Amino acid sequence: MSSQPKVLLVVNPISGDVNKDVIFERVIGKSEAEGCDLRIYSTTGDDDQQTIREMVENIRPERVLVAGGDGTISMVAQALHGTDAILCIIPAGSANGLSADFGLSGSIDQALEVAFEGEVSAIDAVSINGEISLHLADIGLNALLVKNYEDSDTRGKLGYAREMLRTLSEHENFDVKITTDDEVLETEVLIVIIANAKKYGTGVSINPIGDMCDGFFELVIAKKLDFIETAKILAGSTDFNPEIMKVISVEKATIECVQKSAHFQIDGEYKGLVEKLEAVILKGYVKVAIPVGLREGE
Ligand SMILES: Nc1ncnc2c1ncn2[C@@H]1O[C@H](COP(=O)(O)OP(=O)(O)OP(=O)(O)O)[C@@H](O)[C@H]1O
Repeated sequence: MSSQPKVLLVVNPISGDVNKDVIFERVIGKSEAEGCDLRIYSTTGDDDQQTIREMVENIRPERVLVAGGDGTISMVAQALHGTDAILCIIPAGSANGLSADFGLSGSIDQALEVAFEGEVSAIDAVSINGEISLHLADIGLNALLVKNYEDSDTRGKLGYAREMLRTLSEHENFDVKITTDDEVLETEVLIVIIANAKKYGTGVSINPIGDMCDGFFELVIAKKLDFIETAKILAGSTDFNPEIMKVISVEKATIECVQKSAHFQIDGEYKGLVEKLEAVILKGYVKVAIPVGLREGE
């Protein structure tokens, strides 16, 4: 039996606009240099989570490197939950919001250095109506943008800008009742974000106190903004103005849409209209490799 440390590389062949050949080459080279036994799985879009779970149980890799977007990273995190394998992110999606929150700039060199020499931290997840969010979920304006972008046939910055304008003209504020252990809040909102992390993939910091390892998530409750400010936020050119947003740190919360249902997205994936969300923190959900010193620097 080989005593070499085992590494599994999971690659999503269709994510982002990234040449996966370069990733294959670099990971194979690094694994050889580190004396690791490398296995590779290319996702198919069908039952990947189950297949990866079975591979992890059979192979027992120390590390699972994931080259894909947020959707792939989240899927692999769910496959690794409850195992000792360390999730190592190689940013290769179109938005890469999760990677940005882990201090990964997008270069393969940095991602591989973190994967093999980084610190290991157990990050929380948020269970929302039974689904897993590692990053940011929301109801309202941004979820409608995610829907419009998914429905549109264009991609890239131009397509995003077009869908942003459409979203701004379609969106209407809505009323919510938010219940936490400490308070009940009834208010009109533009958006309610359930934030395990700090930033959207555009780089907009919406949750400055967000820490994926602290055992809490934040509710970021934003009220009506004017058109220009909203456009700037959606375009990623400004952060939320603290005067018009409320941030609450909680372990669990219920959000009810009072008069009409609201659009809902988890980690960049549109989930449909919802009337009620039950969110609860799942502490230390999965082990992740992060840059040395990242958490101390927060
Ligand atoms: N071989 C494949 N063929 C078609 N779809 C696939 C394949 N492998 C995975 N998928 C699909 O890819 C989606 C996940 O993509 P992912 O989020 O990783 O990338 P992205 O959308 O380009 O990036 P980002 O989330 O950063 O915008 C899932 O819906 C999954 O079903």
